[in-house]
Amino acid sequence: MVAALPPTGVRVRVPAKINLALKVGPPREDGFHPLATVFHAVSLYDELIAEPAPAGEFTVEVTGDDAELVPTDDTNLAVRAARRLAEAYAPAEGARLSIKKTIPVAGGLAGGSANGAAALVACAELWALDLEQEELLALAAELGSDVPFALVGGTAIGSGRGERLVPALARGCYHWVLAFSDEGLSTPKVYGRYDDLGGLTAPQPTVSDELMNALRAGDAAALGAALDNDLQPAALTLRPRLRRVIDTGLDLGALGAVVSGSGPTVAFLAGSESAAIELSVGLSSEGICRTVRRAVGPVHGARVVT
Ligand SMILES: C[C@@](CO)(OP(=O)(O)O)[C@H](O)COP(=O)(O)OP(=O)(O)OC[C@H]1O[C@@H](n2ccc(N)nc2=O)[C@H](O)[C@@H]1O
Ligand SMILES: Nc1ncnc2c1ncn2[C@@H]1O[C@H](COP(=O)(O)OP(=O)(O)O)[C@@H](O)[C@H]1O
Repeated sequence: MVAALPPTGVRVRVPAKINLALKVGPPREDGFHPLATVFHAVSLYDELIAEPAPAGEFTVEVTGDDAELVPTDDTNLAVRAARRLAEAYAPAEGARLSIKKTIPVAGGLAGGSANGAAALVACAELWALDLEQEELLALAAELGSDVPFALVGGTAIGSGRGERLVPALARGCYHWVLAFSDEGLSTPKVYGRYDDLGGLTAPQPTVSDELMNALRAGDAAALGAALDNDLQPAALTLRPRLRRVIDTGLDLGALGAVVSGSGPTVAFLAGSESAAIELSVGLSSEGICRTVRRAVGPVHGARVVT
């Protein structure tokens, strides 16, 4: 059941992302890695409510899955986002934020970035700021590489450090099964392991034609075969038991499997809703992951809900 919205509050729903492809170049001078990635928003949502507070006051309360792992001080990405928005456009405002987590923390699903994007959208509405999407996107990019995508959603190609987006030509609705792990993985640690493994692709990474053609055609079988993540070997060396999760899902008939982003969530593509149900039941009964969830994609980015 959805909790009643406070009369003065704004509620925003924001999706998790998976990376259908993640091609990583050698680190730049600022330490970030140049990327060519295909982001895909899936129907696994966090919810954020913003309520008015006195000027300069920003607080956050977090409930739901993994809530105890989320900081509630000024390092919370939603607080940082609200503060930054106020600094830029609404210095006389503050906000009381509440987040209900469903996206696992440090799961490679960009839950923190999603909360940052949700705070931008919620506070812009709460403070009646009439901003262009471009203005929100610029603030989002300052907050983190994955935050702009959480604003737009859908399926999009990311470049730069992931913050530069163009919509992908994509057709169809895809059925995903997501296998969550007991414990998250740190994004900087996985990039660090990637560097240590020395598996650098070309300085200008690119997404394969196979994957882009599969999306254009809406061909799930071809997409399953083309899923591709350069960070996957690094995530697997840090968390070797993910190998068994991947192999089990493929044995159970998934069209493809990929570690999402820096992991440890594994995304399996199924050919239909019934195949996804069968796959999720099979994976759950193996008892090798914390939770198994079904989701569809693409879905839209952070939106106010009434
Ligand atoms: C790996 C990806 C793939 O989408 O997602 P997650 O697995 O975190 O969800 C992203 O690149 C994560 O983006 P995000 O989590 O927003 O990263 P940021 O806050 O900008 O950066 C956190 C740290 O990750 C590393 N980093 C991030 C992005 C990038 N292109 N190169 C990097 O090397 C840097 O060490 C940086 O200090
Ligand atoms: N609102 C937030 N929700 C989740 N994590 C947050 C939030 N704000 C800051 N963090 C921090 O960001 C880290 C990365 O979390 P998350 O974005 O869920 O994972 P990932 O980068 O793997 O996609 C967490 O370990 C947590 O300390």
